[in-house]
This record gives sequence, C-alpha cells and structure tokens, in this order.
Amino acid sequence: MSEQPRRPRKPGKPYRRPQKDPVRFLAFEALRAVDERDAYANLVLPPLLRKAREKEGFEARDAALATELVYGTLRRQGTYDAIIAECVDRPLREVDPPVLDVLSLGAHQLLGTRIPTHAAVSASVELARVVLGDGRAKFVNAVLRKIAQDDLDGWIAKVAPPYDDDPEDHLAVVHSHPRWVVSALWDSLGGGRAGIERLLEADNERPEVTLVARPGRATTEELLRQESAAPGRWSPYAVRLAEGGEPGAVGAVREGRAGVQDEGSQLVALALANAPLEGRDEKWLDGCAGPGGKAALLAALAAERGAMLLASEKQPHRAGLVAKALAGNPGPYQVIAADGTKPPWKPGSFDRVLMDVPCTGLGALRRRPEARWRRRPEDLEGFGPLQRGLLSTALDSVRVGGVVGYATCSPHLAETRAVVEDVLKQWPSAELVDARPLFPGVPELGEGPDVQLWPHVHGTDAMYLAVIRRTG
Ligand SMILES: C[S@@+](CC[C@H](N)C(=O)[O-])C[C@H]1O[C@@H](n2cnc3c(N)ncnc32)[C@H](O)[C@@H]1O
Repeated sequence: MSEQPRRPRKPGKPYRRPQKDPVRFLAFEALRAVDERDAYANLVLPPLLRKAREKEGFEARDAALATELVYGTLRRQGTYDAIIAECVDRPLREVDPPVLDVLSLGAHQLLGTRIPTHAAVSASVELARVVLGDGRAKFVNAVLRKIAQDDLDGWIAKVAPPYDDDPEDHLAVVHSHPRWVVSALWDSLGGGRAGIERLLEADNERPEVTLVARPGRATTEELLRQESAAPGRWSPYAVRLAEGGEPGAVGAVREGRAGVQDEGSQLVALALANAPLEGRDEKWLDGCAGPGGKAALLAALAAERGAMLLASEKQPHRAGLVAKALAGNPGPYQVIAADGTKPPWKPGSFDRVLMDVPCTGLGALRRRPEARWRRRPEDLEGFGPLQRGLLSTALDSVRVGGVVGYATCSPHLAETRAVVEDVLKQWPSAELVDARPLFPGVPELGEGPDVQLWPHVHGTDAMYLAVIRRTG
C-alpha cells in the first residue's frame, strides 16, 4: 500500500517583527505625554522633534507630518471619540488610554488627512504592535477597519445629534469642542449658527506664525526679507510667516529685536499705548507680564516716547522670561517678581497700566490643541476673584487721568465684561473709554466700548480689551 502523501502543512505566517515608524512613534509619544503628564503639545513636541532630527535623521516633511498628527488628533479628539465609541463594544473610559491614543491617531489619519486608507490602517496596526503588543494590535486593526468604512461627513451624520434637537451638542461633536465651551463662545459671540460655526472651524485651523518687529529695534522691512513672509493684517509691526516658516531662523528673533506674537496681542498692547491721556506720560506698568510678549512691545513703544516700563509678574521663573524678552530694550525698564494683588508700588504711580490677567485661554484654542479638553467650567470660579483683584490693583495703581487696559485671551463673558462691570461698580471714579478707535482699520469691532477680537473675523486669537480711565 502506497503511503498517502501527507497533506502539505498550511504554512503559518512567519513571525515578523513590528517595524517602528519613527513619525507615528513620535506622535504617539507626544500624545502619551499630553495625556499622562498633562504636558502641553507645543512644549513637548519641539524637543522630541529635535531629538528625532539628530538621532533618526528626521527631515522637514517628517516633522511636519508628526506635528500635524499630534495637533490634528488633539484638536479633533471630541469628534474622533464619538466615532471610536460607535466602533468599540465597551464604554470609552474602559479602553486603556494608550490604546485610545493609537486609535485616535489612526482615526485622524483615516478621516482627517489624505493618507490612503490602507496606509493609515497598516501604519496604525504596526504602531500598535510596537507600543501595545500583538494582541491589542488585532483590536486596533478591527476598530480601524470599521472606521475606514465611512468618511468624516458620513460618520458625523451618524454620531452627532441633529442640530434641531440640540444645537450645542451637535456643534460640540461636529467641531470637536466641549459642549460648555461651545455654549460660552456662543454667548459671547451672539448671532446665529453661521457665526459660531465659523468660529469653531477657525479654532480647528492651524494658526499662522506671526512676528512682531519691536519698534526701534527691528523693522517689518527687515522681517519681510524672509522667504514667504507677508505683512500683518492690522498691526504695523506684524509680519506673517507662511506655513513651515521657522521663527528661530530669523536673525532679529534670535537677537530679541523681534519676537513671535499673535497680532491680537500686538493690537492690545498698541491700543493701551495709544489710549488718549492728558498730561504726564512717563511711567507704564505691565502688571501680569510673564512671559513678556506684550511687555517687550510696550517697553519698545515706551522707549520711543521717553517713558519707562515696570514689568511685574508673580512667578519668579516667568519674571525671568520677561527679563529675557526685554533685554536690549533701548529705553528704561525694570522687571520685578511681585503679586499684583499685593503690589509693592505706591497707588497712583503710573500713567498707563496693562493687566493682561490669567484666564482660561479659551481665545487661544488654535494654539493649544489640548487646552479645550483640560479646562473645566469650575476654572472660572478660581480665576474670577483673581481677575477682579488684579483689575482693582490696576485702577489703584494708575494716576487720576491715567488709563488702564484690562485684557484676557478668553472671550468668556465671565472673564471679560462681568469682571469689568463688577469692578467698576466699586470704582465710581473710573469710566470705560471707547476702545474701538484704538484699533484703527480693524473691522467688525462690535458696539463697544470694549473690544473683542475673533479668530474667524480678524485671524487673531480671541483677545479682549477694555480701556478704563481713572477720573478721580
Ligand atoms: C495671560 S498671562 C500674561 C501674558 C503676557 N502679558 C504676555 O503678553 O506675554 C498672565 C500672567 O499673569 C501671571 N499672574 C498670575 N497671578 C498673578 C498675580 N497675582 N500677580 C501678577 N501676575 C500674576 C501669570 O503667571 C501669567 O504669567
């Protein structure tokens, strides 16, 4: 009897070591740091990218992709969470955070970039094999294949509640903002659906890098010699860098004669500097100066007028940053570390005072992709008394006839108008000045007397400024 040939054994797939893709791996590391250590993406990324450039030969396009993956994933986290929740069989809070990070990174590649589907899935599964192990990589594969069955619009139609049922919840999912933030922004912006949608969309865009040519120290002409630099929209000192523009490559920035500063911040400092004043104009105060962006512009403007700036900041290490930002200023200035609610200076000492108070930062969500998820409505309760205290100090510190600028990088009404109204009730000898003429050429400034800038209208952070004159 001839031996039956044995059925050939089905060859098992040979084990293949997972391949580490340095771009995805770096993006994952950054997301873990943001998640685990409450790190800020804009602080975590640069050193990781530097290391990757030196050790892994990262090129500019690798760095651009890694940055896009981290920022995009963080910005769109609310939308992606809603989609991932549809594709897993348990509540999201029961999915391990590192697994969720890999899934979110994969979802962003599938739904928020032009990376082809097969590449997005295979790169994410490979990343999962490296950082989570083969077992959990299978789970990642299964979830991402479900996500890949539709595009972003299709998913949003499935997971967002209809606008007519719950407008704020709908916008929260579609534009990836916490519901309370949608609500607060809408209260401040007013108007109908179109405006708030444009604002939320603008929050999800990558902001341009804007430079400031510090007057008397650098000129916009000098900065405009940079490749693909364009003049600012509103500030005479602003120059915008096209995407990929590296401020560190600009000599004037390295030398501190120019800096990186959103145009909204420049406009606020300029408005305070140009607010009409009768009589003496010699002593200026920036009472919340760290890290020193506005102080550097104010100090340069003060120097042009023969005035001096006192830049005060509570946190000593931030006061150090202010000192660095002001170094080389052509006119007199002083930097001190002091609590603005217990000022060491005498009342009525200053002609102009800026109080750019600590706030929720809801006006700068474009720059801090993780901030919207970290902030809580309760934070407002913490900031409220401090903001009122600092504005009171500002009014106490300015001489009769002098001007105070109360600024926030949040448009939340509890941090803007409510603070100003409350404090002015205690200060009958102070009056609001119409701030709008102090923003020459800037359109759509509302009904005044205060000014609220908006990313979708002005292309700036949502800076707020109220200008107040001490009358007695
Ligand atoms: C919005 S930031 C100011 C930004 C700054 N004006 C700029 O343009 O670079 C608010 C600053 O106020 C500081 N701060 C917080 N509490 C303070 C206090 N009680 N007195 C003075 N400064 C304080 C914070 O440390 C922070 O640096």
